[in-house]
Amino acid sequence: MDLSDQKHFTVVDYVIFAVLLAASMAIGLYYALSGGRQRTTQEFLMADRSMKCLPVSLSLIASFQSAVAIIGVPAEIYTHGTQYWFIGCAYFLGLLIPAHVFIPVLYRLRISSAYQYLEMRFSKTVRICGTLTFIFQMVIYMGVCVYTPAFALNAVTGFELWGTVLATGLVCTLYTTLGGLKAVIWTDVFQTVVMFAGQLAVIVVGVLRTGGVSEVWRKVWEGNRISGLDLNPDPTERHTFWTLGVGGIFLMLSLYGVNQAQVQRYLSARTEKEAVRSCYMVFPSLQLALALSCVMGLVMFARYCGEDHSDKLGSSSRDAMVIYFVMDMLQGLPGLPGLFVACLFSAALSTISSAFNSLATVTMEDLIKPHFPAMTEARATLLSKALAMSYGLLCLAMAYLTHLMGDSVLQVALKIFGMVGGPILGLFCLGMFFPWANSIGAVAGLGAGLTLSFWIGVGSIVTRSSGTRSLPPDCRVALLSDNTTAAIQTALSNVTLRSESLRQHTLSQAQ
Ligand SMILES: CC(C)(CO)[C@@H](O)C(=O)NCCC(=O)O
Ligand code: NA
Repeated sequence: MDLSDQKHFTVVDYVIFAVLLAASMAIGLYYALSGGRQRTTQEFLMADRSMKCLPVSLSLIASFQSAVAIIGVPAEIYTHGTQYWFIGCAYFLGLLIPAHVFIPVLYRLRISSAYQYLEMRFSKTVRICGTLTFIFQMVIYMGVCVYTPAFALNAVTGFELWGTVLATGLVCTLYTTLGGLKAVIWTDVFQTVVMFAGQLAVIVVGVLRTGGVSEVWRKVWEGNRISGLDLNPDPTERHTFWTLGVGGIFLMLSLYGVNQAQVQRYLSARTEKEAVRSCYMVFPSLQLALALSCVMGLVMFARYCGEDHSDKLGSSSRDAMVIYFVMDMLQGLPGLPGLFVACLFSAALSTISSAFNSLATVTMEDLIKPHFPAMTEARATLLSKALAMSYGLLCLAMAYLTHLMGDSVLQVALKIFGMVGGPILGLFCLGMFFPWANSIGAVAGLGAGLTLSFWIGVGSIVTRSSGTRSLPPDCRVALLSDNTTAAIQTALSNVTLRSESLRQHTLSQAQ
């Protein structure tokens, strides 16, 4: 099997992908032309504070569930077993604490940006430091989010890389700029449904093609992929119950407690009760999202039994292998490959739209408005739209930067969350739980936190010591036809040819 046999899309697939983009655009247009027609910042940035809990909760999941999770989690499970699934334990406290600590504080202040809290509690300086840190975090993250699905698809199917990046970036910029937060939230709802549908399709077809549930179970069991509770207290150990179930709580708090993208959604709810309820409703959907991506990794394992060509190719190739698996499964079923592509891009669009809108909000509320108190509402709204659009265009530049890196996408995203989100969470906690803390202490703490986390994070990137030890599979060759192996090899060697950074990584590993 060579590249001429590579996975192709039928017309139906392209139509489904186009429908996703068109429907998202249509929702943007609808909210540009209905309601208050996006003439106030209250509507454009806060959705008139009129949202109900169901759309808010689906939108909350969508914000930080991107193609990174759709591709990265199965790749993680495939390579390292189900230990990562224990992060689901962190969802209990990771959502209860935001619902009963952070939401009440932030909602009752009637603010628009979470960083306004920091000025009320500490000072202007602390607020600006918080805002700038957030901008830094989201700008890097959105680059990863828009690049990931385009790269993985391109590697396996030859889907035009930069054309896809441009199309998603521009469509998202347009509907975000036109329809404001209402459009962002309602596209999130639609895109979350598409996301679940796509993952479910892969799993159902994958299980059927691999010989049924019991056969999948037998293979992952024999292949040593079901991980028990790992209680090793060593923090440098790759994924244990402590790092996932306990460390994950802090990850969840930084995302669901104090991240502006989420805080803005809580604030857009029409009552505090709806905001709390939406946070509760995130729990089952987030568990479902986690389960779907973990099961997908297991089905993939049952199919290929840990065949691992990525040692030669660098870690990202496992991400590409997930796409390869999906295309392998769904081939010959018209529309399903397209549904999965739509699933990937739904996940990406719903994340970058949240990023554009929240970045426009903090830039407007924290950096611009305080200096121009007399600015008219019309002007402020126009400026907010210009900001949303500018961040959309910046996202494309960041995608190019991501292109130059070469780590597993899940690790990159989690590192950004930890390195930048952690110190911001610390800042808010200092304000809320330590009444004697002052502004100087807050800035010093944020600075020290960022320095320490960058030392650790950048250090681990530079030395590449993120412990990429993979589990030895037991059922290696027996289940693979030579054809499949050859096809994977072709697909994966294709990946190296296309990616400069991967090739460099390969060289550095070989030395
Ligand atoms: C945010 C969590 C940890 C919640 O499970 C998960 O969705 C995740 O690992 N996301 C990775 C980042 C992303 O999907 O963009
Ligand atoms: Na998303």
